[in-house]
Amino acid sequence: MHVTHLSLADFRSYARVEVPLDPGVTAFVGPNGQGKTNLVEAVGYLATLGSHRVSSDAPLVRMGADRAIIRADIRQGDRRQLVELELNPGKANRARINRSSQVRPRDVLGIVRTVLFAPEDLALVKGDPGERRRFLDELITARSPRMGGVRSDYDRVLKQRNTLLKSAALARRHGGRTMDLSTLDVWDEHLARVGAELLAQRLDLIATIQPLTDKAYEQLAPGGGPVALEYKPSSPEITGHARDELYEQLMAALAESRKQEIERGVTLVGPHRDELLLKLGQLPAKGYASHGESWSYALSLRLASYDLLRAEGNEPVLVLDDVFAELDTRRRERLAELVAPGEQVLVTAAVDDDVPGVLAGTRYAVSEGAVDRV
Ligand SMILES: Nc1ncnc2c1ncn2[C@@H]1O[C@H](COP(=O)(O)OP(=O)(O)OP(=O)(O)O)[C@@H](O)[C@H]1O
Repeated sequence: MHVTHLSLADFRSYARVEVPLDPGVTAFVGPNGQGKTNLVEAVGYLATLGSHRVSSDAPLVRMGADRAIIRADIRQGDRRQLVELELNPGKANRARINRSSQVRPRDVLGIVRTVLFAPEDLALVKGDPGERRRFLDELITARSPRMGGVRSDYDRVLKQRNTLLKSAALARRHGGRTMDLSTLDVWDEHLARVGAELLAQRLDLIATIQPLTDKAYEQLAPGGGPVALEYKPSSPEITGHARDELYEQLMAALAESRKQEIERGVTLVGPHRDELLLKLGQLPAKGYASHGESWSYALSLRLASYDLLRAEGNEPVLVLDDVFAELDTRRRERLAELVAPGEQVLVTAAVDDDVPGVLAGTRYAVSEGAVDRV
């Protein structure tokens, strides 16, 4: 798929901007702080309902405005779709497809698919486990958009279960009434059911993406690997792969940790506590890999995601935000060769020279809020 037109209103620094887009490579070039990343961030938001830079929507709305609109025309083969999202920080966001009446924002998942690589991706390797879980879950949703619903269900169940545990912990500490724990049994059941589905998808994804990541790392940094992805569940009881088996194991692990959970007032078992261990050779990449190795690792995970979605017939838009300036010449050229044939590749760079020659395509100059084709 590719985006044929991007239209923003009160998004980040843009009061209004209209950007027609072609398939192939488009580079947005301009000095720092002029709004290049803001453009590709908007495309990424349509794909994930989140920003790769911030965790809440408020900074995405232009200072002084109370809502932002991202609108994009999408082409997939012969099919055209218009997707529109209205961001209302503090209130529910709204979505429309083909100017229809309102749909839930999560119903637009799957229309735009992106693989986005940006300097922030270093956190995939060096950051907290939550960064790696988000990587897995976003890719799961890109592969299978209905998983967006499973993820929100999991978050909702977890929140409600934690509220219940917190009041149980408080009641216990203050010597008050003990709670009726049968409600907790119901939430255990929900958590294990939705959690098992998420877990099964993560494990399947890791098995699929492992060889692709290793191949990408070898292409970027020959002889530097191998890389291995190891999933570490929150409890040693969880060893299975199939959904039903994982459900039983999650139920057993929840039963095992119930006493501790009531003491601490928080859910200690489930996919929200799991870790994806990234190994380079025999060592964990986090804490051991060099800066350059960490970059290559993060980039390999993104290239593997790109390969996977393409192989499964979901060609995504590839976004390379400010990445060429960070790479040495060899890796820069390698990356450019790998991505040049993509259906649509959006690149941002501060100077023309940062964009490798093989990525010649459409150029836009971005300066002081104007986006002009050159
Ligand atoms: N909510 C907002 N309202 C108004 N302006 C904003 C908002 N969010 C960001 N900006 C402005 O947008 C600009 C940053 O845009 P962006 O991150 O797209 O820059 P860039 O061109 O990619 O720069 P660089 O080359 O440094 O990465 C900053 O000047 C910032 O002040």
